[in-house]
Amino acid sequence: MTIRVAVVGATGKMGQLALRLIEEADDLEPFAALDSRSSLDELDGADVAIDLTHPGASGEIVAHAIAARVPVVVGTSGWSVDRIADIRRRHRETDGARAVLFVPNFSIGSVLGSAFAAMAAPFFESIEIVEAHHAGKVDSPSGTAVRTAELMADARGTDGPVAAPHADQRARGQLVAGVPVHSLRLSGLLAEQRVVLGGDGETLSIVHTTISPSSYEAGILLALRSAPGREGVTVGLDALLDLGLPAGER
Ligand SMILES: NC(=O)C1=CN([C@@H]2O[C@H](COP(=O)(O)OP(=O)(O)OC[C@H]3O[C@@H](n4cnc5c(N)ncnc54)[C@H](OP(=O)(O)O)[C@@H]3O)[C@@H](O)[C@H]2O)C=CC1
Ligand SMILES: O=C(O)C1=N[C@H](C(=O)O)C[C@H](O)C1
Repeated sequence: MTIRVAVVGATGKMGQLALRLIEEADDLEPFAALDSRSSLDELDGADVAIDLTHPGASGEIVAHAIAARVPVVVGTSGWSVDRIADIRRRHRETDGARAVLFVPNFSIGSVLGSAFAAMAAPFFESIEIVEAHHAGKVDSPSGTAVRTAELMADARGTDGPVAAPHADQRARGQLVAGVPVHSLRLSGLLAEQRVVLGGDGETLSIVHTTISPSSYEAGILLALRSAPGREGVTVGLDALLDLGLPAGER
């Protein structure tokens, strides 16, 4: 059976990528292509919608998809645990609501990098994240950094928060789940994340570099094919990859 996909943000870089993948896949077909001037009603009736827009628009799009009973993959960044908690509430309160799948990063390497960081987190007292993105990115810290910090804080459990000395000083970054996150916005690159863990006499760095948007392709296809058959609200592609992490419940 063909999955009919509504792409919200279809004129953007990620939206264009998603549309090309949908057109090339035998089991997917475009249902609607929305931009900032479109009515969200255009996504009603799709088998799945994918939101690739702007942090300021994403909330309304997800709320609309829940109300319209359309499963939605959310690739747009800027989602915090608190905002996702609001979506969980809305989802619970909507009879027949379909799946909401937040994907902070569609790249498999990035998902693995975050998983490795979570695995390492209980073994180090200091953890900081440095993320770098292209100069056009409007939100910071990146959704990937937020997700990584949250996974690491979860993984530490009773080990408690990491040491983050002088975190009140601006140059020490923004605390996310107790982890200082530093954001660089530079011409000349797409995305890179470095998680640095410090312990007794050693540091461990876990670095992921996005060299091309093609790194997002496998994850976009996996999310689009999975969302219609899922239930509830899920966070992270890791939940679809069976990595054995406490993912998907945030
Ligand atoms: N999860 C992941 O792996 C990745 C996520 N991202 C995230 O995806 C999002 C999109 O990135 P990118 O494609 O580079 O951005 P672009 O700026 O290239 O495209 C943005 C798209 O969103 C649309 N848009 C803007 N405002 C609204 C609105 N109010 N309502 C509906 N549509 C709107 C634009 O339409 P118009 O042309 O009419 O302005 C355009 O189609 C960002 O949040 C980015 O951080 C990016 C890469 C990977
Ligand atoms: O805006 C981007 O480009 C990206 N945004 C996502 C994020 O905020 O983590 C994913 C990826 O890093 C690219």
